[in-house]
Amino acid sequence: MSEFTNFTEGEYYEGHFDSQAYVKNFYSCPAEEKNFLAFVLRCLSRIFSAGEHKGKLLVDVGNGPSIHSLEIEKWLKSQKDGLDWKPMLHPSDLEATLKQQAKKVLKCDVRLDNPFYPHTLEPADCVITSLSLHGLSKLMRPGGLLVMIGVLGESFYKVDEQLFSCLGLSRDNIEEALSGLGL
Ligand SMILES: C[S@@+](CC[C@H](N)C(=O)[O-])C[C@H]1O[C@@H](n2cnc3c(N)ncnc32)[C@H](O)[C@@H]1O
Repeated sequence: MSEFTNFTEGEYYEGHFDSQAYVKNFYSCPAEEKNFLAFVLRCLSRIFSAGEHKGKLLVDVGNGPSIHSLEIEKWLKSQKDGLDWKPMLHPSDLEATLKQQAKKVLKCDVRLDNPFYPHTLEPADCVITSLSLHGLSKLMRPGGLLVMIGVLGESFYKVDEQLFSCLGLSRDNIEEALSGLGL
């Protein structure tokens, strides 16, 4: 990870993370990325369609602009410069359904004691984190469901030419951290 003098933290994201470029780079069809997205969506569908997990509140943290995270305020409000997810959404009425299901978009910094300050959320029934952040048990009710999507051993990724650092974790690192949290 010689490219970095500092780990790219939340402040760096605020100034340098280009959502439009991120979607273009990772979610607009190069075969490899398309396969990854299809794999993730299949896994999420398996987890949630079995009917085993029920609840009122699902929080998706570090969601950025990606569609399996149900995000993007502009997209929700159908603003003109919002991202265009139509090519990924089949059948065509899925987009309207997704917009109805998303209840709130809140700014979040997981490093804070209350990540959603000045808002407060009740403990969630389910927390999802995809390609972003870990150690989110403080947001979840005891016995809740934590869904983590990630790439093992990755030390950085690029959005256009902009580099962002990643924690290069192994499966063992993650399992150890989760069992340390009693999960
Ligand atoms: C690689 S992107 C992942 C986006 C999306 N979840 C996905 O699966 O495509 C990393 C995300 O982490 C978010 N992030 C970085 N630092 C954060 C922090 N301290 N608190 C909350 N989110 C943060 C960024 O805003 C960005 O959306």
